[in-house]
Amino acid sequence: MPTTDSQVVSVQDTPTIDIPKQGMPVTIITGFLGSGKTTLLNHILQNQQDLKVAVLVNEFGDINIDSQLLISIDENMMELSNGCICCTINDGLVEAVYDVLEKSDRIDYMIVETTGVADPLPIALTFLGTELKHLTRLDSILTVIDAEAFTPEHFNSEAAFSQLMYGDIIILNKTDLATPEKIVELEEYIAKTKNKARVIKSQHGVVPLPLILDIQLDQSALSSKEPEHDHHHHDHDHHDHGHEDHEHHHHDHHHSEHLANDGFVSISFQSDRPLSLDKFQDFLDKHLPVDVFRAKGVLNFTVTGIDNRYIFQLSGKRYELKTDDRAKPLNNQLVLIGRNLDRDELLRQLTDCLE
Ligand SMILES: Nc1nc2c(ncn2[C@@H]2O[C@H](COP(=O)(O)OP(=O)(O)OP(=O)(O)O)[C@@H](O)[C@H]2O)c(=O)[nH]1
Repeated sequence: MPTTDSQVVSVQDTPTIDIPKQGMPVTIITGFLGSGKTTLLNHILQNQQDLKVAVLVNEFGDINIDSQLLISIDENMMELSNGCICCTINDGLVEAVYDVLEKSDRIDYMIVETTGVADPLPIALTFLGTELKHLTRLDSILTVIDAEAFTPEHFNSEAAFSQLMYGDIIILNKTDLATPEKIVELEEYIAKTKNKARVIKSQHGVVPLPLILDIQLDQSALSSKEPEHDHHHHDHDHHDHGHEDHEHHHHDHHHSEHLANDGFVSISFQSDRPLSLDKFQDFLDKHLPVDVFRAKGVLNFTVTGIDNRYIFQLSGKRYELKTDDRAKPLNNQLVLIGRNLDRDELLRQLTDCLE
């Protein structure tokens, strides 16, 4: 798959406008793997009436599943910044934002969805500290938290903690899955960990939009912050290599440790052959390592002789398969994210699930 820092998806050719709009409002949606960011984004896109929203999605993994899961109301709305999170601070993000600003006659608002393992601070500082400072206005950072899965250990992830600390609004999501006691515990934890925390509880990201969009928060305190890891010195080029696999990708980046990912790696699986539903469910129920924290994909199963396309979502110990009749099945695309994963073994097991 060709990878570029900034992919414009389904944008019709229009003459470029050279004078970008000043002060385009930007909302950053962050939150740990599987917390419900894409679900929230879909809620926003389906319910915002008057605003034309541009969306930048940054995914952890070689295949961009999110772009396939996002509901796009107007096909001009979506832009993707695809790449590893370490790169979001550098030109990739700035360029993607410029692409949006150049279409500013058609766009009123920008939403950036970070990867689940991203620290939102460098991304916020890109808006506050670079040439984007005058062209955009960081409205707020929304942090989505999975009320069932989140604990004060924050998945032993610095990124998850940073997401909590830098969130202007904490959206305590999946309250349908958490016990009332767990929700109270989390609210208390958030209140004592964060000064003046604003918390909104939600299910499936359903939040009144006036509470989260264009709320005009003062971000001046954030501007004085320095990111913990200085990523400015990577000058790797995304344009000249396909990301065949994760190791390869990271090798090219000369920092295979990837501290910023807190030890999480992503493994991609693709195949033109359909999967056997029985074998795949058996794999999930009996063989999936507990270290797989998150998985998502568009999968093609042969059921009663007919090819069917499904959206697969796994978050923690829960998974779901939903039929997806929006498009013809093409091939299987699956991303698994976790720690200490045996890539070869997982790929072998998945290959064994093919018809
Ligand atoms: N029961 C329940 N499920 C939810 C809720 N919100 C989201 N989900 C499900 O949780 C899974 C993950 O949701 P996403 O919106 O894809 O999460 P994400 O934060 O974008 O995940 P990453 O792509 O890993 O960063 C999906 O299967 C959603 O349908 C909720 O409030 N309740």
